[in-house]
Amino acid sequence: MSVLAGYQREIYFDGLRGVLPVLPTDLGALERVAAERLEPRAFGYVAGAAGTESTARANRDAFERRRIVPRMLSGVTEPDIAVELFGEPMASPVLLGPVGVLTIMHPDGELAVARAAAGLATTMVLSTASGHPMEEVAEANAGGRRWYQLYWPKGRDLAESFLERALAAGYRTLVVTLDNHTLAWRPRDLDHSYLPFLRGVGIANYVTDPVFQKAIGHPVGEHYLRDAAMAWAAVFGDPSLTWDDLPFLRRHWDGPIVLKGILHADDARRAADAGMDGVVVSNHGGRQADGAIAALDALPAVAAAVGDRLTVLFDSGIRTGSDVIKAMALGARAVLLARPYAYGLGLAGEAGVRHVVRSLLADLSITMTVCGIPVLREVTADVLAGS
Ligand SMILES: Cc1cc2nc3c(=O)[nH]c(=O)nc-3n(C[C@H](O)[C@H](O)[C@H](O)COP(=O)(O)O)c2cc1C
Ligand SMILES: O=C(O)C(=O)c1ccccc1
Repeated sequence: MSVLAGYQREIYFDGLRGVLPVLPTDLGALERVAAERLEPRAFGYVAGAAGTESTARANRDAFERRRIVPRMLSGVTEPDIAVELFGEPMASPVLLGPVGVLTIMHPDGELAVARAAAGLATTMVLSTASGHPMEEVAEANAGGRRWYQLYWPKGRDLAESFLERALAAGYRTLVVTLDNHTLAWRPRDLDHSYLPFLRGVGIANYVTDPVFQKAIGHPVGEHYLRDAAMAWAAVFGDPSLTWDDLPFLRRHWDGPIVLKGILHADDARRAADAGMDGVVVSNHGGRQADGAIAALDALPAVAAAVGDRLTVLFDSGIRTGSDVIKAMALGARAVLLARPYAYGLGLAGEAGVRHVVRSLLADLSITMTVCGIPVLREVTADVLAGS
């Protein structure tokens, strides 16, 4: 690695020609720009969290509290950020996590994210609540690697249909989100009376689904969007699900299964006992249980409990390269990014998503070099102060 690396070099050399980066390179600052430029209700939906937003703040605070201790004369010239997940080599440990209703950020929504992800060799996790049908997103992601996130609906036949369609469209790993069967108390959206799906946004996978269409008794054209949105609200989540329901997933998914929203070591053990392949330690970015533990604070106990049996992934608060290092040092094998790329999309479409991912990966590699960390997948808590 020379003094300047990759995207960093590109940005400085563009600057010599008077060309500045499309968006801020500090992904925390991106939120401030998004607040100024995006439609206020749509911005509020993405930025917001549950209740007093104390868990969202705790997520960031947990990163702030951990400190890396850089090591000198480590001779790191080419930091290695590659990982392997479920037997598949991945160029980096950063996945684009599931974010629903991305069309409130940009009309191309998930299609733009899919194109950006394919071009950058990063993996996208497509939400069930996408604004474009999963088959079209898969086409936009041709040549890329993609995972599918299930919001497990009421009605086994609809869940089965989603899983069948996702497999047919080439999604390989299933992420089942457990922490949002019921939308939380989110004051920003309540005060705006703004829920995109009730206006028919983010329900593309439902309205294109034969099982869903049959349930509402007719195909869904524009004219019927209101009916469809109400039908969506009736089937979206199923709070009655328990650990006993998990075998259904295995019967209908031919690939790795990851449970998202795990915060307790006992829940992680139950996931392993149920034959799952991984967990995402996550509190949904503080959007569900306000007052919940910071996701990073939950990570060490989960990793200690199941790190040898399951692939432990992490999200909720990743904004910088050192955040990725900290999460991996505490036991994550890879991380998911959410709000920053949604802002990138809202502010500059596909180019904005590319900018966000390239910035984070450049920051990660450079931070490894300046901290003397040669191989990210081998990092341990030893790199953190107090360990
Ligand atoms: C606008 C928005 C929509 C989201 N939609 C989904 C979703 O459809 N499925 C899901 O599992 N998680 C969803 N999440 C949660 C994210 O995947 C992630 O867990 C969370 O945002 C934490 O990451 P962050 O701090 O990088 O934003 C959503 C988050 C946001 C901000
Ligand atoms: O807003 C969210 O956090 C979320 O997960 C969601 C739920 C339903 C539809 C779209 C997004």
